[in-house]
Amino acid sequence: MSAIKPVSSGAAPLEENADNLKPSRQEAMKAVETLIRWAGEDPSREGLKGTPDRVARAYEEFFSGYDTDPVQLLQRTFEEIDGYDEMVLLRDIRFESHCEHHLAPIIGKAHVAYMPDRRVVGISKLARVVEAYAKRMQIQEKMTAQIANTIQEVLQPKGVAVVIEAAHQCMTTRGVHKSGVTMVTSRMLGLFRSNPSTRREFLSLVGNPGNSASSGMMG
Ligand SMILES: Nc1nc2c(ncn2[C@@H]2O[C@H](COP(=O)(O)OP(=O)(O)OP(=O)(O)O)[C@@H](O)[C@H]2O)c(=O)[nH]1
Ligand SMILES: [Zn+2]
Repeated sequence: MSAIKPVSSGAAPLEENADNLKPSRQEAMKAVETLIRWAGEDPSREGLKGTPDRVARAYEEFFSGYDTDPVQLLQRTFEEIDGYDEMVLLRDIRFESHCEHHLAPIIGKAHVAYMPDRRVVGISKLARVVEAYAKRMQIQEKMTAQIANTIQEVLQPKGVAVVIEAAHQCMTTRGVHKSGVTMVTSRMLGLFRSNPSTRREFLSLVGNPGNSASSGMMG
């Protein structure tokens, strides 16, 4: 095991930002009540009485990633790997996120790979890093870059590759109303960027990104 120098994890939790003080739960519930009235409903009727509280709890879950520091997740590594120096790939990490423009769900899969440099990280931690960034208000490009950059900076492997394929409900349930559309993004660093055969090997192991309509992504 080895300790690693911490690096910045991107967005700071709201509570740490004095200019952007977090509203109380009560204020959040009041805002939901306002939206209910604005939609033309009566927030005091039986079925809606508990809704502001439920929505506040749902938001705590949807956006719990702000309470997690992805850098901390990657601190513990293992060096007894008997010279293992091939790719490590975690494929099909399902995630649920929300787009920062409409707060509509983004549902998809992430594929995360790295080329170790004398040490590896517990494999669940890669999925936890995906989760920490997914449970925030996102755009897919930013989330893809954040995952790859954090792994590269903290673990300092020989390379990192991240591919994300996802359906954006802001495109299906509203707006342009196009269902079955998948957005595919990728970020390749180190050997995955400079070495075409490493990149090819990764892409062939991942399969055919974007061809996921039949694999459970709900647009
Ligand atoms: N690049 C990118 N765009 C996204 C993502 N999620 C949502 N969007 C887009 O963000 C854009 C916001 O565009 P605006 O014109 O400001 O918003 P809008 O009027 O609601 O746009 P429409 O969705 O076209 O109705 C839309 O085109 C969305 O499809 C994402 O992860 N990445
Ligand atoms: Zn959107």
